Amino acid sequence: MIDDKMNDFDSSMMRRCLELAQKALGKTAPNPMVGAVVVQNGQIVGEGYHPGAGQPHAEVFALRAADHLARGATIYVSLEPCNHYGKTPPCVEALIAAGVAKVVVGMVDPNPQAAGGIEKLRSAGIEVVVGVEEEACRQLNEAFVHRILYKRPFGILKYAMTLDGKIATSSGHSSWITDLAARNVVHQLRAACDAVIVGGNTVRHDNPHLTSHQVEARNPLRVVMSRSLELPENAYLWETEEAATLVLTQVGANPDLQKLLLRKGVNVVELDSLTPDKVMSYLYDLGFLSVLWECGGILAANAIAEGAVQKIMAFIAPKIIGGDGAPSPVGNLGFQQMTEALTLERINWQTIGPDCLMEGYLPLRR
Ligand SMILES: Nc1c(N[C@@H]2O[C@H](COP(=O)(O)O)[C@@H](O)[C@H]2O)[nH]c(=O)[nH]c1=O
Ligand SMILES: [Zn+2]
Repeated sequence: MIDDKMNDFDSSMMRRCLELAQKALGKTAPNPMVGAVVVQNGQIVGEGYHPGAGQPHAEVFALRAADHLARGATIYVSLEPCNHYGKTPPCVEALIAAGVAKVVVGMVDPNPQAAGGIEKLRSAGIEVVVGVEEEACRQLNEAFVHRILYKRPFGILKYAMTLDGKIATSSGHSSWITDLAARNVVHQLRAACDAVIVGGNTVRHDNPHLTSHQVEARNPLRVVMSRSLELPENAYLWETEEAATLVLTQVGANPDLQKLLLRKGVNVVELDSLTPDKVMSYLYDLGFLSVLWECGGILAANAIAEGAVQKIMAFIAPKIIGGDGAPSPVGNLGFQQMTEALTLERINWQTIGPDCLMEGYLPLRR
């Protein structure tokens, strides 16, 4: 009974850490989102979260807020305290110096450079409990974990399709498939991601903004992949200033358009070969955690085939448009047999207004 109460209390404190961590949603790359809470005699006496790379870690803010009340206290932190000199000094040293009696950790840090904090704390005589609300902690930082393990940003493929599996009519008309509520969810998703990628076709046909459309919300970097650089001179992506745009192309493509884009403040980078994996590698080097693929079916199929997509978010509208030539969200994967189908794992369904959102993860393949 007492144990159950303690577990409930620990869980609720860790949930509070996750709530705090999320205040920096979309702002921490390449770092994780982390929250910390200092508890003395069952009362919260200090809270903190990590606001972004280069700034102090969550534990440091929580200790500062708790001040002298940190001595003998328990600190809850959603990620193992770091044990390294990175952009900031090791949190384990700050915890030891503050005299905390106990540290409750949500999940072990997958980053080998920062790991070892738990052992260091224990050898300093501090009690450490590991794994409270671990699943929720891992979920919040799924992109960070993926980045560390695979040296690539976490890829999300998002699309909106009709009930009969089309992303546009056969004449190419696609505004709007889903209702406003679902589109708002997409805008929030953009604010949480570091980059949004489309191909040249999407720019030519849809002329999208790819912003979060929210006052004060941050915007992802808008990335266009185009081999030919046969792109319109006046697309919204280069005529609107609320978000930066990066055009990735191949060596030597359309020098005139390159010059024009550069004049408009668009960054143009020529890669040796313009493939989804090369693009993800480039975005990894920029320090990105999560990348949203909002492209058409051909690029989506290539991105899936190259392992650049980990998670699918499919918005499904209760509409039927028919049309043999109407495009579908994923192009040719070369599969012939039903047994070859990629079957999503850990799926979740929810309704958003009249539409449905199905989320799930592609089976791990690398
Ligand atoms: N606790 C915690 C982190 N813990 C660890 O520190 C690493 C970044 O170190 P640094 O370069 O010094 O900021 C990060 O990759 C993660 O492994 N990081 C964070 O950004 N925030 C935090 O609250
Ligand atoms: Zn730290």
